[in-house]
Amino acid sequence: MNDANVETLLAAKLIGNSPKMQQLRMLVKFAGRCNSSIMISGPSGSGKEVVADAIHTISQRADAPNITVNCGALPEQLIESELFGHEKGSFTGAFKQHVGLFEQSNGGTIFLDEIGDMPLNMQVKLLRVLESRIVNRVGGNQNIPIDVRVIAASHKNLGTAIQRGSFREDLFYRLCVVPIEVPALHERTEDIPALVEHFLKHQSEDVPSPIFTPEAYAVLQSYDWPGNVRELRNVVERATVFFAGQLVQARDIAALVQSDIVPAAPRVDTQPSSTFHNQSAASEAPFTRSFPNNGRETPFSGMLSSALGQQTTDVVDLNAHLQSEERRIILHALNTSHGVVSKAARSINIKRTTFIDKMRKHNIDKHFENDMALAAGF
Ligand SMILES: Nc1ncnc2c1ncn2[C@@H]1O[C@H](COP(=O)(O)OP(=O)(O)OP(=O)(O)O)[C@@H](O)[C@H]1O
Repeated sequence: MNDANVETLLAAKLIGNSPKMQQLRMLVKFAGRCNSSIMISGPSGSGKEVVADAIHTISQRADAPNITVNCGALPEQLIESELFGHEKGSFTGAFKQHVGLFEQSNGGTIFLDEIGDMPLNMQVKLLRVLESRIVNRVGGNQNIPIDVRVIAASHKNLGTAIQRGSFREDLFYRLCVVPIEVPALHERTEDIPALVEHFLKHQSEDVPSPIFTPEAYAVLQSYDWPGNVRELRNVVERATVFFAGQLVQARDIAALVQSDIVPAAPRVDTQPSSTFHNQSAASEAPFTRSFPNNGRETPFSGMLSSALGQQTTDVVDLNAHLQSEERRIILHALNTSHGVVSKAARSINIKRTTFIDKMRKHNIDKHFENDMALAAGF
């Protein structure tokens, strides 16, 4: 692929023309040319997987497999056999031979997402494979040479993980030959209009796109985006459902953004339909209709604000408001699960590790009784 083609492809995949995105695309272009291991860092939803995919696509390995492994999602007992394979009969349940993901991606790229969640004993084995470029299936005695480009990513700070002893320093340096940092969306808010346009272009052609007013864009650009580009994509999808072919105004944004952190909260679960049916649009099928939006509150924002027991249009500081809502939801989930973190995380449909990060962010100690009392009054 020549330079011009690479640049066109990257501009189409990695949307945004802010200085940070231009710098990121330059790094990606460079990374595509070399064969070294790459470590991508950046907050959740910022586009680490998009970057990994772009690197593979512009590399000489583009026609070979590109396999993504979510290290945090693999059960600890299975991770070795998933990555390196196993021979028939090597353990109870190994009914047939299994070719591991490293072998499957031979000639291509393996993307180890959430590498910070990999158990320590597996980190040792991974390091050995990266140094020797040889895998041994579980229960096998054959040395299988592999030629795989490794890209790893983590939304956690691996420096802190190394200090805490939960991530091996030697593995970090083995993986981090070329470090790439993906910026958070709030560091490049000038890219928001282009991202919105991009997501609108990729919506179903049967539905007319909503039209964001300049004031609506200004509100989008003043928000913090803790869920980064993923959260923005959700907001655009939601706008397409509720404002198809209509104007989206500044006052509509709070409701569109807010529902991102609310849906799984018990309060909404128990009330939405009755609340919705009190609205003037009660006879309409919820979630399928495009609401006219000529300058007053829409049934959508009304439904949300009633479900939340508050006026979304009264929100003055959107970021502070959303943070406090998030804290209340986390506390409520912990209270309902009697402090069992994994259960609490499941109940609001987020990963356990993300839940723990949010507890830390909000300074919540699951044994802290005052917090629980607060949550009880949720
Ligand atoms: N620069 C970008 N251009 C276009 N789409 C993007 C960009 N960055 C992210 N996205 C979109 O945002 C969503 C989240 O991106 P992605 O899964 O790559 O994030 P991530 O950082 O890997 O998240 P996580 O840490 O949770 O795994 C995806 O739908 C992706 O297509």
